[in-house]
Amino acid sequence: MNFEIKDTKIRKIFDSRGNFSAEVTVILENASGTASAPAGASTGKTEVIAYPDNNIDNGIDFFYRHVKKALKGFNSINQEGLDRMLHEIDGTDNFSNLGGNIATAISIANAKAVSNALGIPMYRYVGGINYSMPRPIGNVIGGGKHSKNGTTIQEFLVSAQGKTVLDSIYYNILIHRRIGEILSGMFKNQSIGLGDEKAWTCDISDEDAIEIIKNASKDISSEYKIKVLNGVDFAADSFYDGNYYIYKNRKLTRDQQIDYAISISRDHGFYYIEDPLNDQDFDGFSEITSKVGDKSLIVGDDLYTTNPERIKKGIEKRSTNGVLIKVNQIGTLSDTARSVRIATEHGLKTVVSHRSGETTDDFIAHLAVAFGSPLIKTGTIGGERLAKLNELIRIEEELI
Ligand SMILES: C=C(OP(=O)(O)O)C(=O)O
Ligand SMILES: [Mg+2]
Repeated sequence: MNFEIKDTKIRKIFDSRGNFSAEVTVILENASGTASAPAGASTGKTEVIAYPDNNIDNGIDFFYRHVKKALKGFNSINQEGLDRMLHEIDGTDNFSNLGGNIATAISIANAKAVSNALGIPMYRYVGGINYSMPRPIGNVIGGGKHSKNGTTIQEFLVSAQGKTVLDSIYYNILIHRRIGEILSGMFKNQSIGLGDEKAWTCDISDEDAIEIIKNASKDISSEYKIKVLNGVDFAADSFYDGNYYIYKNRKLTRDQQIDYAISISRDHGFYYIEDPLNDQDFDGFSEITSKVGDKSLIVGDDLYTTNPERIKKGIEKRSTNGVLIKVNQIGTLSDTARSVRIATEHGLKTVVSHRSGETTDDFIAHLAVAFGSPLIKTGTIGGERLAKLNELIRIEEELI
């Protein structure tokens, strides 16, 4: 079988916010792979650059001038070599010439092309024999940078622990629906909206949201006799002004914010707590993890930006017991796999995640299975979210 790259194509498509996204097709002799990159809104400061000067055309221009020719004839089986070459051609440490989103699309399209050539699903090609089915965790009430006038905390999340992925997705959807009913009751004769990730968003406080999500989860949990985990993604860096955490209705000092995160676990029983502090406060994260890490998953997203060096620092400091994984924060599949390996070897749980701006590409479903992540964070409804969730259902069918 010939695994030489014959040609590559790049095009602009649109993401769920109607913004341009880069899509790449890698063509081999008998197969091809196509992938596109998502886009964040509450991006971490240490992520790679999505597009040079924030302009997708500049990245595409760089691709035509420097990358396309180098990829021709490259052995696509050598994923690490290909990803290394992308770094070398880009020549910066944050993909600011090519753009991390274009690097992501090339890297994933290549892995898909090889999987297709081998006739195996991508999760098997990437994960070998160590794959497992994650449970979905989805945003049901949102705010922060994903909507206007929503909660200060960016995401209120649920993860129904059904027997199957299909059941779990369905119960998450039912909780989303139940919350819609509760909010409609609160805002009579007014429309309530959906944020970027299709979570409900309206003018309520974070405390209201906590009560609503607890009640809706309890309703579905007792009706269907299933366990439901609750969670939050504070995305705290996005409302930290350098001294205080600025909420809609109050401002908290660092110590108060730490106590608040702890109380979300202890008093409200939330299992999942992402980015409770700003992205420099590794020690503050450690304090939270040491107090409630035995019963809650404390996850670093903006803290780590899927960066192996930052994850190593978090491991040394015992900052978290979980790591969010987003390929376009670091720019290639190999770098992402390295982060997952480091985290997993040190007992940290990985959570593969969508971005707030998504395409209908479903590759994160395959990665969550390949990496053995216990959770995949990819919303509850909305076509671009369901693209991943529905792919998980198909994968589950193969694995049963
Ligand atoms: C998905 C998230 O948001 P964004 O894609 O905007 O970074 C997140 O913060 O976890
Ligand atoms: Mg986050």
